[in-house]
Amino acid sequence: MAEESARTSAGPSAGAADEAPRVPDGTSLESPLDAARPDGIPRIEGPLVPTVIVDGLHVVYKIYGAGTGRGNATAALHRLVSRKASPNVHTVHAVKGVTFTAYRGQAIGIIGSNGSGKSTLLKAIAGLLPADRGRVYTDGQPSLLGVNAALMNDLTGERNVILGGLAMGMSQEEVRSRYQGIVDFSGINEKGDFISLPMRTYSSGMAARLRFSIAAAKNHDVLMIDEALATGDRAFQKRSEDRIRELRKEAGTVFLVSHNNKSIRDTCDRVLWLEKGELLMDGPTEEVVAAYEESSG
Ligand SMILES: Nc1ncnc2c1ncn2[C@@H]1O[C@H](COP(=O)(O)OP(=O)(O)OP(=O)(O)O)[C@@H](O)[C@H]1O
Repeated sequence: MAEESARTSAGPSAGAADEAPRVPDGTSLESPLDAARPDGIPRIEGPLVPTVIVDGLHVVYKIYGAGTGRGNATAALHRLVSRKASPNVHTVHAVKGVTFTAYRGQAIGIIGSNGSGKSTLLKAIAGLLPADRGRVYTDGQPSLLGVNAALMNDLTGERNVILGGLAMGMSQEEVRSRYQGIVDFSGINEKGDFISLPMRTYSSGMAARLRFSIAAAKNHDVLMIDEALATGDRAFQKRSEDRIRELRKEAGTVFLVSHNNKSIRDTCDRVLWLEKGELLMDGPTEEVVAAYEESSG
């Protein structure tokens, strides 16, 4: 049974900074900006404004029907009535007691080997997965850009740009005025009129580029990108990295999950290193990436 499960969205008027002088990782929000940060995280211009606070977060997946037992409807009904757990439930403890605070203006890379919990952590911050224990506080609604961006495969790229823009809260007018910019940014039409074809005819790289372009057209308080940069070609990667830098300047917080250490080095000023669901290291990019590279040989 979960001891505590909560995800709180603190609106701008209910900023955590007003209520709590310290965030869970121990950083004082009242500390002078030129004081050395205890965790060595680079200083940000202006006051420290927390955008995401993750406090002792645990995420556990439950996989039903695992194992060899086949079960049947009568047995399932019996378990439901007698409130007994299915013998075939398997659990995966994907995130284990992760605590950190992200601040406005930071671009934070999340690294770690396959299956270390990076995507799970992002999904929990976005509110797509419940916390088994611990809490996530966010200032506004974080936008997760990744595999699950809600685009429709049977619709053309053009319809998806419009749909995606509206889904992100743009007005029809805004979508119309930004449409060409989004298509140009994606580079989808560089080799022909692909934007008028259904998304199912796109390669996975093209689809990922379009998703990134739609999401990046809007300024987000908290933008989370899962591997988007790894799929594009070099020119697209460069455009994306420039856009991430711009988004940071516009005072948002960007999270980037990537296996591409160069992208992480080029865009992030802080890195979280996860291993087996635990936060192994949190600090300036070069320090953490170098330690990660050394450990992975
Ligand atoms: N939907 C799911 N149901 C059950 N277990 C899952 C699910 N998604 C992920 N897991 C498990 O949770 C753990 C963490 O997975 P996650 O995808 O978060 O890792 P990751 O660090 O993003 O991996 P990668 O670098 O390979 O993308 C893994 O053991 C994985 O098998």
